Amino acid sequence: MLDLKFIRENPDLVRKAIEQKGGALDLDELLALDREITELKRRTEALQAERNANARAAAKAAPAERAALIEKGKQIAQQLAELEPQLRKLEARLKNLLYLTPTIPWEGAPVGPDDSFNVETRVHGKPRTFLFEPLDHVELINRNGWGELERIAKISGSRSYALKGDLMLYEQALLRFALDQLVESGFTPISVPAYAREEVFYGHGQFPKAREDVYKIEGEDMYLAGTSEVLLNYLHAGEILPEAELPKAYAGVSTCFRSEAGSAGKDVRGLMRVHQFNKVEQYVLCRAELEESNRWFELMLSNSERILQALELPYRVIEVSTGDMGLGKYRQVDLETWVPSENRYRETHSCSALLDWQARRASLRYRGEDGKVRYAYTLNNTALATPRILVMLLENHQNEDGTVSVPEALRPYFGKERLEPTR
Ligand SMILES: Nc1ncnc2c1ncn2[C@@H]1O[C@H](COS(=O)(=O)NC(=O)[C@@H](N)CO)[C@@H](O)[C@H]1O
Repeated sequence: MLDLKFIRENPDLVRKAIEQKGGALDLDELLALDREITELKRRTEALQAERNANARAAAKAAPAERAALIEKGKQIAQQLAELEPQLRKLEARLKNLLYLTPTIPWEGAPVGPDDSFNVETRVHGKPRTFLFEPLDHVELINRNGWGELERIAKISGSRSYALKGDLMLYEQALLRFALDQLVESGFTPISVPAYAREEVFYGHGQFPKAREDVYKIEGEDMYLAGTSEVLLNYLHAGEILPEAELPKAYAGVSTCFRSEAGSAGKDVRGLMRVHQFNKVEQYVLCRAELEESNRWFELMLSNSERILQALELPYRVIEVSTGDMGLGKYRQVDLETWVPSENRYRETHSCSALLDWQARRASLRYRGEDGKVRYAYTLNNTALATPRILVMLLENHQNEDGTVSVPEALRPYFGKERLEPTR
């Protein structure tokens, strides 16, 4: 959500951003509504001034004039009573339109309507050449008894899974490894619920546009979050933090739920795209300064690259286009990791800077050293999400005998050099 003053002073910048992000907002409607509200406020203030002056005059008036003045006061009060609800209705409409305003994307973002305009900026490592016919992750799981996919489908339906034996232990080791990486990087570990009230999703930006991605709890104002970012973004909602307490850097751990309503037919097999998954998340709330945001953006991205390098996985860095990054983003860089069975890279990490777009929605503010209260800036990035990363780990590190090697950095966490079949 953008600052109304900024929109008034930079309508062409905002119009261009709406276009580049494929937004649906009619900026002229928003500006017209804004002018109407300003006019209505002016009239209301004039009437209130008149009512006060009239009341003072009535108090001092001689009895003969008083009745007329009191009658006049009643008429003014009646006019005010009619204006107030009109003003509230217009302000509610304006707020809904403001929710749809886009953050101006950074000048380096590829301009285009969708992910086909995303740009590969760097590649790390190279896909392995197998000296034997490699198996895909589902075959590896089934051959080694590392999971229950069919049985769970009967219990929980499609896009569900159970991990078993060494693979289950490996997932836990990976999550702890990623968490430790963030704690070493100065992030505060925090585990958060997987559910939150509706206003929290508005504060994040998930609502109003993408409600279909979110599961709702029947009969309650409670929704399941697709990422701990939703809750972490609301942790300090409504507060005015002292600048000395910034930045807030959280390593969020949560179970994530997504309906994947828009993904019918995509990745229906195995662990790539499921309804419930685990994620270690980087979330930062910092001072409203671009170089501070850029610094955190680079740091969060390097945390994730370091994790992928420790996992000895080939990946590439993607600069996301204006049409693919979504309304609130100033900049988004994804990491895509190699999937041998698909012979292509697939997204495993998504790093975003949103300037004050989320802060305005969730009322995240701080008092600067200069005493001035400002909206903060927010950023987020994946540190590690399982089970998707298991697809890449199983397939890239598989051995001819069907076992899977554990990267050096994970051995202290997993306790063995390879995953073995469940007896
Ligand atoms: N349905 C899903 N199944 C499995 N993994 C998923 C699913 N949806 C997302 N992920 C994983 O979660 C990562 C982050 O998801 S994201 O929507 O791109 N971004 C966020 O959630 C941000 N909060 C940064 O983590 C993805 O890169 C992917 O690795």
